Amino acid sequence: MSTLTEVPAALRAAVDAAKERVAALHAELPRWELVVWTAGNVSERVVNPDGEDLLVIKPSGVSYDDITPDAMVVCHLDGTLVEGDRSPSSDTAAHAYVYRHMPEVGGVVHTHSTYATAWAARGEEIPCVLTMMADEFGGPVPVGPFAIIGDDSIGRGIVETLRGSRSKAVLMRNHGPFTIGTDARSAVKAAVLCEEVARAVHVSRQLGEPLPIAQEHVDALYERYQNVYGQR
Ligand SMILES: O=C(CO)[C@@H](O)[C@H](O)COP(=O)(O)O
Repeated sequence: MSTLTEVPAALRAAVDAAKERVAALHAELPRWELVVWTAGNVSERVVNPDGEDLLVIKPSGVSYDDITPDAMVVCHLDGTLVEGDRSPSSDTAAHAYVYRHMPEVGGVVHTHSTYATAWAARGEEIPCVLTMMADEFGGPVPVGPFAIIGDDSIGRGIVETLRGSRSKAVLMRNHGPFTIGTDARSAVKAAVLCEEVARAVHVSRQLGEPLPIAQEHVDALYERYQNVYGQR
């Protein structure tokens, strides 16, 4: 068992709060039917004002029914374990790479949701043909490169695809969707919406060719949804 010791009370509290949030958000993955068995993970950055940031993520291969705040593991942003008694998720190095190279990102999610993964298997981006896509992703959902699992290859693919993009989702080729957000909740939301638009555009294509949305309308929809929609 590794334990985070002798840290300021504020950092301890921030880690514990992140464990609560990340554990609860893992329950959203099966609830929205984005995962089977243990095939998906959520992480959140813990900002450390006095040193290096940390991340909270689930342990590898643990059933969603068994995920509790205490089961969460804490890692440095090089992926090494700081606190927890189980091995971190096999995608920890990928999440950590994203946090190291995209300081604006506070949450990362990976699922194997069926429709998004089907697009990933074909290596085809999801074209921006729905207002929901313009709202959430600001354009198409792009495809990232094929990358092996376990080191930071996936993270490099995510960063090279999403840096400079408005999309919060990338379809890693032959693998599945990874999403980012300002926190873990917003990354989970992006995962839910990514699957929804992957499904809707797939169904639309069974009926014929979906119609593109003019770029000026994509820009206006994105601006409204990001800055006006909902409660301010
Ligand atoms: O894509 C992969 C590996 O193929 C992973 O996302 C697993 O499906 C979930 O791994 P853990 O988070 O349980 O290690």
